Amino acid sequence: MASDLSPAPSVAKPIDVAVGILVKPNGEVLMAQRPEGKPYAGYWEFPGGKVEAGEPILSALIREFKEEIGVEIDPNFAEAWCGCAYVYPHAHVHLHFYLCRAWQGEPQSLEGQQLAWQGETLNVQPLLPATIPLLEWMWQAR
Ligand SMILES: Nc1nc2c([nH]c(=O)n2[C@@H]2O[C@H](COP(=O)(O)OP(=O)(O)OP(=O)(O)O)[C@@H](O)[C@H]2O)c(=O)[nH]1
Ligand SMILES: [Mg+2]
Repeated sequence: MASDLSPAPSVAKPIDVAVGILVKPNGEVLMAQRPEGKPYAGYWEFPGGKVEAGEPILSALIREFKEEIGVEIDPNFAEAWCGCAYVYPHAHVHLHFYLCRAWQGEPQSLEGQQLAWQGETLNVQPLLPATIPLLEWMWQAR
């Protein structure tokens, strides 16, 4: 009998994700804890989410920041920084990271998630696995 060699759906179809790193003038960055009910609940990440079909990535970033933390990102101060791919059991993601140095509004927990401004010595754990390797470069780029 022939075996089925087709990849799992999560591997076959990568999902684009827009991720934003808010950087304060003192260099601290905003992290959020994934709320209950989402994959990897309790893990810390940078805010952001899935890009919708046909949606420009920067538009997705702006939309996700309004939805998740009530912050209006200024696109003129959002710098496309780096990208990476990661295969989770639940999804294959393409992460598009932006460094954001100007925004309007104070971050609010609109999804019941914990928020924390972090300096180079992080005091939040655990972090999403795909995000960990980028942190060292992020401290240099911020
Ligand atoms: N926001 C964000 N997502 C990340 C990071 N690192 C990382 O692997 N991801 C992955 O990218 C995907 C982001 O999806 P999400 O769950 O935030 O999507 P979303 O906000 O649109 O949520 P929803 O599906 O409930 O609408 C998840 O699979 C998550 O594990 C990160 O630093 N920030
Ligand atoms: Mg999200």
